[in-house]
Amino acid sequence: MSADIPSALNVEHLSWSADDNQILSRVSFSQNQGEMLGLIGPNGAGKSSLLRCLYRYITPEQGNVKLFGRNINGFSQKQLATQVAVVQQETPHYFEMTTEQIVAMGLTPHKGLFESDSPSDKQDIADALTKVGLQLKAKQQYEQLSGGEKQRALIARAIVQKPQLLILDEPTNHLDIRYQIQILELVRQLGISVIASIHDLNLASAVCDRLILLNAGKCIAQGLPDEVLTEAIIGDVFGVCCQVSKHPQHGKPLITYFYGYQSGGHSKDDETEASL
Ligand SMILES: Nc1ncnc2c1ncn2[C@@H]1O[C@H](COP(=O)(O)OP(=O)(O)OP(=O)(O)O)[C@@H](O)[C@H]1O
Repeated sequence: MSADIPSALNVEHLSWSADDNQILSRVSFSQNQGEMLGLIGPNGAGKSSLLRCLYRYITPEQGNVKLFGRNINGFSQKQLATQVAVVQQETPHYFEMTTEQIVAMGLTPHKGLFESDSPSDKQDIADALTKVGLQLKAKQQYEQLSGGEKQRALIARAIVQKPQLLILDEPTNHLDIRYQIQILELVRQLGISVIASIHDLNLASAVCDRLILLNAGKCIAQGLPDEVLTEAIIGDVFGVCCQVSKHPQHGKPLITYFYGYQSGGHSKDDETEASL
């Protein structure tokens, strides 16, 4: 990235602990503007904690985070909300609100007090609902939506917010395979910087420009999908046996998992010895 274009994110030596447990240890990475960055790692690796530091939900003990070249602590809450949209892992409760009203909340950071929605705002809301396939659910109570529909509504709200950086904490965890692919391709096409924690390594490989692999709060690897998703790294960090080949369509890593192995260090060459 050229010297005069600041990174979307610049994270340096970020550490955070809770209840005397070190959850994040000196995590450093940067994200180019317009890049889709995938955060991967086993359960409890610290992915959500790292994302929470980025949107100032928790305060790291050490290190700093720059957003578009500026320390995030220098942003007012409103400035941050106009630049950053977040879709969290757990969908919150919104009683007595329709899907459309939830999506309209994305406009709030850009509005003055008592300012009502303009015709173009209403069009943006309708467009976002269509993009996530919820146009027929616009008037339905949000609480009556399925888990996946709620998640798509919150992504529509983030789209309406028109952020420069979109932070997604496991955006696909309630979605069927069609919407997993569709929603990640949709956020990619927004052309903004996106950082998303993703459990499905094949999905992360397919949609992300670069990956960051966390394990036990440390950044174990970062780089292009084919630099991070190697059989050795996946075996070490996730304790599974796999084969990595080239995806026939996009050419990035395609991981095939083997079953019946004990965790800890098998490679596919051990196949004949393993009892399946
Ligand atoms: N507020 C907190 N207080 C105490 N421990 C916490 C807190 N937040 C997170 N942790 C612990 O930090 C570790 C990392 O949690 P985190 O949710 O960041 O992991 P994750 O990689 O997102 O996991 P998963 O893939 O399971 O969602 C876990 O062991 C969790 O119990």
